[in-house]
Amino acid sequence: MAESVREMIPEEEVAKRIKTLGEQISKDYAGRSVHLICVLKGGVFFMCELAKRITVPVSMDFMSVSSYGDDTKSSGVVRIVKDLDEPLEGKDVLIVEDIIDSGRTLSYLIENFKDRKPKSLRLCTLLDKPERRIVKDIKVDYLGFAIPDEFVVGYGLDYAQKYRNLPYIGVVEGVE
Ligand SMILES: O=P(O)(O)OC[C@H]1O[C@H](OP(=O)(O)OP(=O)(O)O)[C@H](O)[C@@H]1O
Ligand SMILES: Nc1nc2[nH]cnc2c(=O)[nH]1
Repeated sequence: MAESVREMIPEEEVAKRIKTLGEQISKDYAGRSVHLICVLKGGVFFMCELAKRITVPVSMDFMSVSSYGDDTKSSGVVRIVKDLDEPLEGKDVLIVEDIIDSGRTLSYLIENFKDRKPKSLRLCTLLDKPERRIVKDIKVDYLGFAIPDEFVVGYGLDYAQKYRNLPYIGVVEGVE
């Protein structure tokens, strides 16, 4: 079977959900500013769209960690590829991720960020695969969609670096 992508969540539905998340975040952070941390590379599309829907002052920084490489299975070892440019001390920090799968990436990031003494630390993820969770105690403050255990692409998510630019969430078929 040739490699193809089946649509799971259409573009319009993703956009609608991000708008709602932006409104909720704006309400919760009213009177404050929010420091968004994008987890590269996957989180970049989601963070850009989300930031446009937030009405309180926003600042941004970028972190790159990797545990998957070009594989569909996590190596289990989280590696910092690029650290943040600015300190988190005293800031209301919101981590913006594309997906939580095993939870290893976020567990690592949350512990790492706590040591940097932010005023508050919350988590926003576009997708969550709860069935796959290995690290159980991760609190998701803002969630786009809970999805079944399938390897998804699009909206920043890749398969061997492909498909990040798809405007919808899809499932790769015809691969091992
Ligand atoms: O919950 P986990 O099992 O840790 O998986 C989630 C992580 O996996 C993906 O990153 P990846 O390492 O593929 O890097 P990328 O965003 O650069 O594609 C995704 O963007 C999350 O950061
Ligand atoms: N592209 C992609 N990366 C992931 N990292 C963890 N789970 C996934 C997934 O379903 N798709």
